[in-house]
Amino acid sequence: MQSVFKLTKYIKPYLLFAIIAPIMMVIEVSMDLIQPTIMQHIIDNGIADNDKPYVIKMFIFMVLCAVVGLLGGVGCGIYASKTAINFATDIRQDLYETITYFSNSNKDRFTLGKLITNITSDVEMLQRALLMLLKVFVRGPLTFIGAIVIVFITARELFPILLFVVPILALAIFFFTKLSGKLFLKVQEAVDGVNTKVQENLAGIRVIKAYNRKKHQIDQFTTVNGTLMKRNIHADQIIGILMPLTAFVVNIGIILALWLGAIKVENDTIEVGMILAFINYLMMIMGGLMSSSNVLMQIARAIPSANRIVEVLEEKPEIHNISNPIISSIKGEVTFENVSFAYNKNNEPVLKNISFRAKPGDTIGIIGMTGSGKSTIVQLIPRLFDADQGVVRIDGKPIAEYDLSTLRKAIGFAPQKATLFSKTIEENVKYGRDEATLEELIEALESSCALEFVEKFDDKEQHFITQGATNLSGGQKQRLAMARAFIRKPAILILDDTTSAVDSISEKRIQQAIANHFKESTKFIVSSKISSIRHADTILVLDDGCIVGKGTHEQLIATNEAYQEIVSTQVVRGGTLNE
Ligand SMILES: Nc1ncnc2c1ncn2[C@@H]1O[C@H](COP(=O)(O)OP(=O)(O)OP(=O)(O)O)[C@@H](O)[C@H]1O
Repeated sequence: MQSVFKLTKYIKPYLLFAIIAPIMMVIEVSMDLIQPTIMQHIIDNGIADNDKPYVIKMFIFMVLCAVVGLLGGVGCGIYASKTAINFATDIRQDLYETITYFSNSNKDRFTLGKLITNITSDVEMLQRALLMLLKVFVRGPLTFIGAIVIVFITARELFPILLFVVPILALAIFFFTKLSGKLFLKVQEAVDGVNTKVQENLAGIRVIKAYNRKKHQIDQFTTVNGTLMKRNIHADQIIGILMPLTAFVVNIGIILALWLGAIKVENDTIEVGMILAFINYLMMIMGGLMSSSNVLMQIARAIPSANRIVEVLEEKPEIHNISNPIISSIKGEVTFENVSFAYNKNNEPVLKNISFRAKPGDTIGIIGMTGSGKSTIVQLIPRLFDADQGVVRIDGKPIAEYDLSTLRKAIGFAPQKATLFSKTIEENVKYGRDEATLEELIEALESSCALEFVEKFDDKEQHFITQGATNLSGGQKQRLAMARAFIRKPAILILDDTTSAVDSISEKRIQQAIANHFKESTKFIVSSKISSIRHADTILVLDDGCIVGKGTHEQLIATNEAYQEIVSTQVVRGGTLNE
């Protein structure tokens, strides 16, 4: 429930709408409540006394009340929708922004499916709850209390029936409302499961096809979908008992009213119109309670959603700015001093005591076996993760002292997995620097050897990249990802295994372009191929998170066993040193 209160701040900007809506509803309900009493007067005074002018007068009054009620209802609907839709839109926006600022470790705590459910159906659930709250919540209790009060004033002879009916109805509604919160939390968790499966299957569609695992994936989806179905049916069936149960109790109330009413009419204690009005008010009481319970149930369903939303909104990005961070420009000297790092703090570190220094303009090659920690080293430079021990310095200052956006602006990072967006080639490359000119775009494409294939498209750099860049080859994706890093003209350029799918001739041309255009940048080239790093000023040889060799190609080939082994395996396997 605390989460719900935390989210009320999103209503504040629309508070006026949120106040007008229930006021309009009060008008509608008041008009509804008057109707049975007018009817009672028409029957008992007008029709019984054959007083036609009185009947017509009361009839006009009844129509007027209905029109005013209608206006109130329409107005309430308009303002309630405005409040609920704006409220939900703002929460959705904040969720998206929060997730965008998540550090990698924050992301690891939530599944993608859960985050998608959060932004879509959890927010939708809150929107519906608020809409119902504003539209119906005032109506429910007001109708309920109003009808009881009017019965007490105008039909006191039949009032004892309410003492029997109302507590049973209230108890049933309380019980079912409580239960529905628990049931719908389970439903929402099952929705997470479905979203996660869909997202995973769509992202891995090619692997699924290549391994002929379509049936396996469909079976897995059937399982999560089945769980969702079962939980939905279970929740709906249980909640579905409430309506017939209340109708049953009300029907008993009506029978009692007719029985007691008949005795009292016979005794001349009451008139027939009072019985009809009482039955009407009894229906209103049931309607009021039912609509209150619907709102309460919607709120009960929304509470788990609110908890899940607040959990994401309150997740603090683990990597953030210190107060008064450094915003001065970066030259590009990078120093690692005894850096150790573990993804899982309970496990052995994946980087152990790493130390090296790169001067501005240097090229640092990082080579080693799969899983030796190469990508992890370079990910510490833009602070995708923070070191657990030791310090990473840039221009002599600890990296954590830099303003994050100043730091990241100085870095051109092409990650191992070339991620492109469903936009044009131009938009994807300029993602590196929005204000880049067409000449700079062409230059970046040329340096990464992407221009040659881009020019073959009819629409050249306006060619649209599909979601997941499925309309490009692996090498083409890598070249565009490099172009995106190049266009930044960064002080620090990081290429994490970005030429693994690039042919050796193109790779040589890319190396040449980097040497020509990025003389002043500090360059980090991660690769498992000797050919990619052999011209580096310093090569770091990594083994199981430790630096086991440091030097130029010539120094290492002469003295370092691990490096010699890598070289020999690449030559023996038919690899090339690409002189
Ligand atoms: N996000 C992560 N969470 C947990 N462990 C991780 C994560 N990323 C990498 N690791 C682990 O850290 C170790 C080093 O991984 P890293 O990606 O740095 O190796 P690498 O040398 O770049 O490997 P490759 O040549 O295959 O790209 C591996 O054991 C890997 O399983």
